[in-house]
Amino acid sequence: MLSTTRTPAEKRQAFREGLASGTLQRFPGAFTPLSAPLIQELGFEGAYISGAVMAAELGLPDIGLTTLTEVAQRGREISRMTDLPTLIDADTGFGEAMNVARTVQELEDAGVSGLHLEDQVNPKRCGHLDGKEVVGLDTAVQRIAAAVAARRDPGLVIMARTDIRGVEGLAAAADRAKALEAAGADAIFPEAMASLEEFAAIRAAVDVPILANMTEFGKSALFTHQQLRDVGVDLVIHPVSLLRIAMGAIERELLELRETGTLDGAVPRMQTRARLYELNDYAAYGAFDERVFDFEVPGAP
Ligand SMILES: C[C@](O)(C(=O)O)[C@H](CC(=O)O)C(=O)O
Ligand SMILES: [Mg+2]
Repeated sequence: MLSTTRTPAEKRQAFREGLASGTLQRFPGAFTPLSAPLIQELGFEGAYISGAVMAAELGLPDIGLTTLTEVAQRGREISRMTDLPTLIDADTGFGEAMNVARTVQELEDAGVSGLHLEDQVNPKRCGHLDGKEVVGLDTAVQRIAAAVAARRDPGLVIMARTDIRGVEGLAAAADRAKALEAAGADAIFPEAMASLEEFAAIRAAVDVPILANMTEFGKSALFTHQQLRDVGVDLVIHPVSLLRIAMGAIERELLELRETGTLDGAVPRMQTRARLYELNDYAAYGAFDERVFDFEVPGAP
């Protein structure tokens, strides 16, 4: 009731154990806090918190316009609703080294289990679009080194994302991944890999866990979990998928409402009130309330 019973430190520990387990860690994007308990109940290993979704929900393009305060708030809202580890998208870290340090501490305080910082220049853009630019090696390495130095809980997972594949190619991505690992990154997020072979090349280049981004309508085909396991990927995210699924359904049902004047036909496709209350742990609040009001003060008249 009220929130997760696991502390941020426990979830970070679980995240690290999952990454070291040799089992693919599957993190669907919790596009809204309410989706986080569902992801947990269905047996996934963690929940991803997407910058693209956050921006979209604020009516903004995903070009680094969201603020650290907004992102931390979102991280807190989602992390409190699940016992699972959460990985949050910290974009470029909201500035250079000093800002990155503050970003890490704010997100740490928000209770996330890990975060990723990317090497794009600002204004950043979705990693699967063309025309991206990346910062030089020194700046990229400084961002990660600053993040690692600023972390107070050594359990917090600091992941380095590199967008260089789309700019300079695979060999540059492997080199940069190595440099980011040497700077202290706990894991590598190679963005916009074109094939399974490319994931395998990054896997061979570094010793730390690697992430696969299975975003739809992007540069990577949607490989199955088994295909990703087979090339040694440790963690997969489906960052924007739940938003796309929900918005697709919403549009279809709104059209039906406009045409027919009722949503009666859509009810069987809706999440029921009972299911919603299950996810909110409604019954536990009732039980808690009863205990409070049934309490008797010994010796009271
Ligand atoms: C993973 C990502 O950074 C996100 O914000 O969710 C995006 C996803 C997307 O826009 O499809 C990305 O840059 O890949
Ligand atoms: Mg993003």
